[in-house]
Amino acid sequence: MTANNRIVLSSDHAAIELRQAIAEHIAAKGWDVVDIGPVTPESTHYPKHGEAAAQRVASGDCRLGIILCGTGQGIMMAANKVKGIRCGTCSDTFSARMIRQHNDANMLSLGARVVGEGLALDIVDAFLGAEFEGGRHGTRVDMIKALEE
Ligand SMILES: O=C(CO)[C@H](O)[C@H](O)COP(=O)(O)O
Repeated sequence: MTANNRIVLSSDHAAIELRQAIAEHIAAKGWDVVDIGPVTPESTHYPKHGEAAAQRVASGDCRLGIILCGTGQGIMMAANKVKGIRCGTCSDTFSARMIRQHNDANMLSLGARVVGEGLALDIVDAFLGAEFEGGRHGTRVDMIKALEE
């Protein structure tokens, strides 16, 4: 299995069940899932889980990442502090598709206290099913990358 098919999953305590449902869902579709936990429901701190997943993507070990917390917002903020990461929090399928097509997002964030499992799985499918369109969007993503220098 190559890194191109690898996807890292992580969450805080608020999203363990949804994360596991997503892991099963995408593994069944052929993705090589790297679920870095946590597995127990004790309260934990989303920044470290967002950062850990983001490092897997930034290093090239995994092509994409899906991270979750209660709202999807805090863990997204943490992941976006890692150089090379473009992560968006989505509660709808249109945004999930567009962050791949226009923003070349390499991570998706979800809020387990915001979306139910059915919608979350549809959002994941929209994200994974879309490809970056390049062109004028490439110019703009390059401008985002330049902000990191
Ligand atoms: O959504 C989150 C961060 O954006 C967290 O999951 C949430 O803040 C955790 O709250 P609590 O400790 O009360 O379970």
